[in-house]
Amino acid sequence: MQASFWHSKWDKGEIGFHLDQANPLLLKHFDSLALTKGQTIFVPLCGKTKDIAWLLAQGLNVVAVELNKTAVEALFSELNVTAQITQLDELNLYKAKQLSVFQGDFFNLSSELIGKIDAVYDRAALIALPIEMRIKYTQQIMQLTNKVKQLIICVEYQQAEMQGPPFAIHAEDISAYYAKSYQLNLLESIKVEGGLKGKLAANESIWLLS
Ligand SMILES: C[S@@+](CC[C@H](N)C(=O)[O-])C[C@H]1O[C@@H](n2cnc3c(N)ncnc32)[C@H](O)[C@@H]1O
Repeated sequence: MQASFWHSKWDKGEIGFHLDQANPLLLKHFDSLALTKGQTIFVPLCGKTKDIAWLLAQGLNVVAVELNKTAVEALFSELNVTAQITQLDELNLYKAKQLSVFQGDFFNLSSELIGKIDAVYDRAALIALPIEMRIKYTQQIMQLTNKVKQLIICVEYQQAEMQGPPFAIHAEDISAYYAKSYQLNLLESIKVEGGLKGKLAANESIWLLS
């Protein structure tokens, strides 16, 4: 997906992927990450997700990245905090207390910029990317974070039935991207009530990679 695709979605308010509450699968399976207060979780392609407020409330530091400036500003505004903004070479860093959000392209991040990460939370990041970008994405995740454990929430459906995003990610895809580097554990797979986009039979799955 080109950056312009996502900017246009945010401009038009077409953000059906955004949930008004923290993701129920995150709440249910968060403990499997075995994190302790003060550790740092990385949230790639974060949008303005409510999951960040929930992760902060668990006493974690959150480092995130999001392309769209409106989304980042909405995230801080909905958290009711004012960010200090620092302009970096290709990214802007929005920072307030335990939250740091890089506004710009995920592929311009470096491990030096994001610092030490203890876990990754990928909800609708891998599934946001077309197949030709996914190997680059998964390699960048591993390189940035030194292959720390991950929770991944993705959707499964018959890809031929609909054009993504979201793109379908099946067990064999998770395996192809990550099996060489991680132990893969499918924690749960649930039916998407009412179907994906209100029409298509789909499952939402959560994986622990350790
Ligand atoms: C499907 S949404 C998911 C947002 C969020 N994870 C959630 O659960 O609500 C994907 C987000 O990734 C952002 N995005 C897409 N490509 C990106 C990139 N290369 N770098 C940073 N953010 C990107 C989009 O602007 C969009 O907000």
